[in-house]
Amino acid sequence: MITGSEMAVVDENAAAIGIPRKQLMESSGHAVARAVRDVADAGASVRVVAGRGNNGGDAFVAVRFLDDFDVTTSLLGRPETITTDIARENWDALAAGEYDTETVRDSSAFELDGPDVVVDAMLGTGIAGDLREPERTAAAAIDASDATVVSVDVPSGMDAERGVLAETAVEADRVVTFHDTKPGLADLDAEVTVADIGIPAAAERFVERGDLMRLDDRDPGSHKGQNGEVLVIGGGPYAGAPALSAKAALRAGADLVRVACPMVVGRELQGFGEDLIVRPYQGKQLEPKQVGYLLQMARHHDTVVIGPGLGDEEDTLEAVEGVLSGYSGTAVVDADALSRVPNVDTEADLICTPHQGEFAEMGGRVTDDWEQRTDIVERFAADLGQTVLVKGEYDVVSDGETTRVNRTGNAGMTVGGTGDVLAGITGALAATERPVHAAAMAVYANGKAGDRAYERRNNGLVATDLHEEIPAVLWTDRGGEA
Ligand SMILES: NC(=O)C1=CN([C@@H]2O[C@H](COP(=O)(O)OP(=O)(O)OC[C@H]3O[C@@H](n4cnc5c(N)ncnc54)[C@H](O)[C@@H]3O)[C@@H](O)[C@H]2O)[C@H](O)CC1
Ligand SMILES: [K+]
Repeated sequence: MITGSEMAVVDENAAAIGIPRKQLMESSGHAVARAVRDVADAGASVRVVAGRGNNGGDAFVAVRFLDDFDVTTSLLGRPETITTDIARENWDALAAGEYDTETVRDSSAFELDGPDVVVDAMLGTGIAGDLREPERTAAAAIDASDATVVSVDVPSGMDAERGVLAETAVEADRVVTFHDTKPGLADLDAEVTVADIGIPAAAERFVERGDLMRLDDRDPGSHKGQNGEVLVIGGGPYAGAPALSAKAALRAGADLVRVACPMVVGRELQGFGEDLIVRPYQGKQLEPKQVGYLLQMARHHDTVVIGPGLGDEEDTLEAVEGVLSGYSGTAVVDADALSRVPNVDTEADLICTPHQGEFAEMGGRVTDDWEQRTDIVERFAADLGQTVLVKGEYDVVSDGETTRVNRTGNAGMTVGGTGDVLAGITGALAATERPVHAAAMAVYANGKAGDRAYERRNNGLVATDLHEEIPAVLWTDRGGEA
């Protein structure tokens, strides 16, 4: 099963791989035509009732495969208001091809003159909530008729995120849904078929720009703190690493980032930037006596990033174990902190970000074959009950169920500090997204930022170069179709 918004991610990933949405629409339309043939014989009268989105576009395609039926196509709304180029192109093709079409300007003009079959293509995965006019009146007329109703993707009025059917929704006899079934379809009193529309498996396996579409829904009315507060627990023997993480979290959209670090590196850390909020504690390195203080602070943050620059002193690692076992939120665990993950008993959701060497120390098996690595990491994550991101030329992310592979990044990124940047991005994204999605988007964005930096700096790129590239990768310049 896949939700409407995750379907949009896969769709955009398919486009990134080279299968444009219009090509998928052609397959969808063909599948709809096959369903019509299943429920009626050639010559039967078919009324296509289409909305102005891509759901309607699928039906316009279907019409071209139904020449031996008596088909009339009704567009609800003016052709100029069709919302996508590809749906409009398919509408224009019907008009230019002398197919029987009409446009319905307002609901009072909608009439259904007893067709054998209705193709319900008003609304698909793009909507939620009760139907508005003229769709509402059209749905009532469809439900009142004796026609066999074939719904495209979902019955119009069904929310494909949560599977809730609006009261005004169309009652389908048959649903042709695309690629995978959607929430709520199993509960319908209708025959549901899933049509393969030729989406490559790679569109779900590999992280691509479509994955970043999950970031599109930030509430414009949100205030400071609502888009993530991240606590970085790091520093001691090193001061640069936690600063790299914290700045990356800010560039990845977190509202507030605090760094808890030993007093000895507090000033140095603050010197790295006025955007950082430094919370120093007594001492030269993290020790078990700080656990209570850190846990109290962690409770007021959405996520914790623990590990960067902490070092591997026995006392420090014991404190790491204390923090992880007392914490119940989401934590990104990186660097030396990773060594304690296999021992720890915790209620927290952990996102572990080892490179291959650290993965081996955690008990994972290392291989150069990325396909083998996906199986290994998936099993390891399932056994651990946590999300694991193993870095490499092909990065592998898994929570034991969903397993993704990332191909961005380059050899220039073997320079120190790029892993700290990744941990920071992951912490920021995990404040609002599911762990496996946050890790997948973060590793894609980190690699993409590295690719952009590489264009300018070649093998001379350094980790701080990535910071300034992150916003463009995540929001402004990610490419793709409108
Ligand atoms: N990979 C795939 O699964 C493919 C699916 N395709 C089809 O595309 C639709 C989704 O299309 P989209 O353009 O995103 O949205 P819709 O057509 O569902 O509707 C958008 C349309 O509806 C208006 N609207 C929003 N809310 C309401 C409301 N409550 N009442 C009335 N109207 C509403 C909104 O303004 C828009 O105009 C998917 O289901 C598949 O059928 C593609 O073929 C590509 C492959
Ligand atoms: K529909």
